[in-house]
Amino acid sequence: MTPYSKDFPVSWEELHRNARALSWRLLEQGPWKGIIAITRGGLVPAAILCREMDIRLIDTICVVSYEDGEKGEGATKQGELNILKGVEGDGEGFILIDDLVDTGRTAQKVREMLPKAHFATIYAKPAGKPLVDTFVTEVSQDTWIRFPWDMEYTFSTPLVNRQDT
Ligand SMILES: O=P(O)(O)OC[C@H]1O[C@H](OP(=O)(O)OP(=O)(O)O)[C@H](O)[C@@H]1O
Ligand SMILES: Nc1nc2[nH]cnc2c(=O)[nH]1
Ligand SMILES: [Mg+2]
Repeated sequence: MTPYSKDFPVSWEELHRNARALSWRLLEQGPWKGIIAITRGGLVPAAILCREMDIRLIDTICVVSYEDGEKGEGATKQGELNILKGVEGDGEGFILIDDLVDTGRTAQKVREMLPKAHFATIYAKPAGKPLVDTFVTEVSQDTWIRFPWDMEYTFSTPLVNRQDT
């Protein structure tokens, strides 16, 4: 059964506003050598952060998370995180950015690889929150966040006509 019972859609405007708020907080903690985006969710936040903070050195750590039962090239064990591309060094002076932390599984893995990087996210859920250095908005563990790049405008059924509410 899914652990998510609440839906939290995020608009481009809201995402942009939150990413700018994160930039303010990170600027105060600089200077920074560069940004490392955790793909793919960290890519849009990274673009906004580096524009606001005038950072030109942008790298990626490319992660694929396979669900149980799913198989992929390079997957050694089911349910495992696969690193398609890492980053040299220990991350000192770099911001490591992702869109959110949920269970903390991704965060734990990348923090092991880059222990001195400053880990930042826009959203954090309670289970992953202790692994984040700076975040903007906390949501409950049973909330599923929907990012604007995963959505499209479509007809919305009036509440009174919905069977499931
Ligand atoms: O704390 P966790 O439980 O690890 O979940 C958080 C991760 O899940 C999502 O990425 P996802 O693996 O869905 O891939 P994507 O970024 O390529 O969309 C999100 O972008 C985080 O990286
Ligand atoms: N889009 C999205 N991806 C996730 N991966 C783990 N948790 C989430 C979530 O709440 N939203
Ligand atoms: Mg991700």
